[in-house]
Amino acid sequence: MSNKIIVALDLKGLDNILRLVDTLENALWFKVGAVNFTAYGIKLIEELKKRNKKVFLDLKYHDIPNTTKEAVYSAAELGVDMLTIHSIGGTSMMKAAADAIREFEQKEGKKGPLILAVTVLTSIDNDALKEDMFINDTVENTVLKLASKAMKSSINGLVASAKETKMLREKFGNYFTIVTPGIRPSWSAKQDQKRITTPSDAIKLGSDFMVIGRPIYKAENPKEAFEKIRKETENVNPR
Ligand SMILES: O=c1ccn([C@@H]2O[C@H](COP(=O)(O)O)[C@@H](O)[C@H]2O)c(=O)[nH]1
Repeated sequence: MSNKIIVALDLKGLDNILRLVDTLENALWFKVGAVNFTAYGIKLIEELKKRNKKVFLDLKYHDIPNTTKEAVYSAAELGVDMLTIHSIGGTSMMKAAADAIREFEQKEGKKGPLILAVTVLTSIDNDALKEDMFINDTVENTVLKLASKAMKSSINGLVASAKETKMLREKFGNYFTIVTPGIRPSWSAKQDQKRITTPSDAIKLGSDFMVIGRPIYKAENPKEAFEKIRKETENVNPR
């Protein structure tokens, strides 16, 4: 069973998705996000939970604090294990998200999901940061600044590229659980991802979890692709 790989289920057809989940018997974590939640909603989460899988709900909430708080509370009620918000939504929004989990835990008497603050999307490089987001700074500095804001807002999870994990570990130690998409095994295509690393490098650099989608679900044999990554990374130790 792999505790480090989160398989992104960005494909169509509930039956197709569940067939993939059942094929990947050594996968524990699955990502439910905009593609499949919009189409199949709560039903997909229920099916994953029925199979004792861990659910990473990646809807990247980014709204006014009250709306974000209510959405995060509802996600906690669904029983997901981790969820995302956008750190660029600001400290009031992030604090409201953290409050939602605190209130959920007090009311329900059980642990709520871990909130991860998305820093800079892995499809963004320095040029796009400047041209499209009007941020006159490097991706690395922006990730660090957003991570500091997340920490000040009592958020203890981050989404970043594995290229930034070493720097994040140096600055914040093990305070954050760090989840890294933009993972590309040497045998797979880069596609729309800009800040990529191989699975082994991601672990060496300090990722707690890697999110991997197309290199697995678009592979001719997804089970073989998953197992190849799992075996490649199972004995890799962080530097
Ligand atoms: O910065 C981010 C945040 C989230 N993602 C999500 O991860 C997967 C990656 O899929 P691949 O097919 O392996 O590229 C996808 O669901 C994204 O929504 C990200 O890529 N970058």
